Amino acid sequence: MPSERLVFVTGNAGKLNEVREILAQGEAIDIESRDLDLPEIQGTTQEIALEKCRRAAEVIGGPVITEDTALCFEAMNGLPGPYIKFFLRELGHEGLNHMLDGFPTRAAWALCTFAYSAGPGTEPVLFEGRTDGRIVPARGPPKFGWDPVFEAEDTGLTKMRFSHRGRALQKLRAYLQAQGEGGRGA
Ligand SMILES: O=P(O)(O)OP(=O)(O)OP(=O)(O)OC[C@H]1O[C@@H](n2cnc3c(O)ncnc32)[C@H](O)[C@@H]1O
Ligand SMILES: [Mg+2]
Repeated sequence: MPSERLVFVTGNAGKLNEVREILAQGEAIDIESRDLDLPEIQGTTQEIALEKCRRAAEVIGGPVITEDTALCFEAMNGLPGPYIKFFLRELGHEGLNHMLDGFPTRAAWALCTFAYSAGPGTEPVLFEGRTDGRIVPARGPPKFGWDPVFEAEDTGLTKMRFSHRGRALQKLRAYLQAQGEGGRGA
């Protein structure tokens, strides 16, 4: 029986580029992509990730991965979190910095959540990766989302490439490889 291709459903070209690059390293995992901006519910990062992946599996009719990225401000108990896309769009890099004026800390963390579903009706599994850091005035090339204003803790660079995403993907890769041994080639 031919194995179905794994489809990464995302409307974000920056994510797709990073995921392709990471998955090409080591034992390559072959993915297709579908550019769909799926509706996202309100809720915790986990609830949002699970529901988006369920919908993606239904639309695609086969195995899918989806990804949600949250940027969480410590001073705001983790907000904007999964809603960062809308804050970034409306306020820009400068506005994100101003949000924290008057607060005692500019600490923040990036949380990446991959969800994998084996197909419609199959409950998705989640894989998380986190990078701690802080919000800083924009620097570096403005090519991907909030990168220019997030300084990762351990590097002092505004982009620790593949950090939160890389960590979550390593877990997803291990899971898919374990599944593959049980039948389906991943
Ligand atoms: O279709 P999907 O996959 O949902 O793509 P999206 O662009 O809607 O993505 P999210 O809902 O996860 O929103 C995350 C926001 O954070 C941005 N973003 C995601 N990963 C990032 C990263 O590693 N560095 C900087 N910005 C990032 C992204 O451009 C969005 O504005
Ligand atoms: Mg989205």
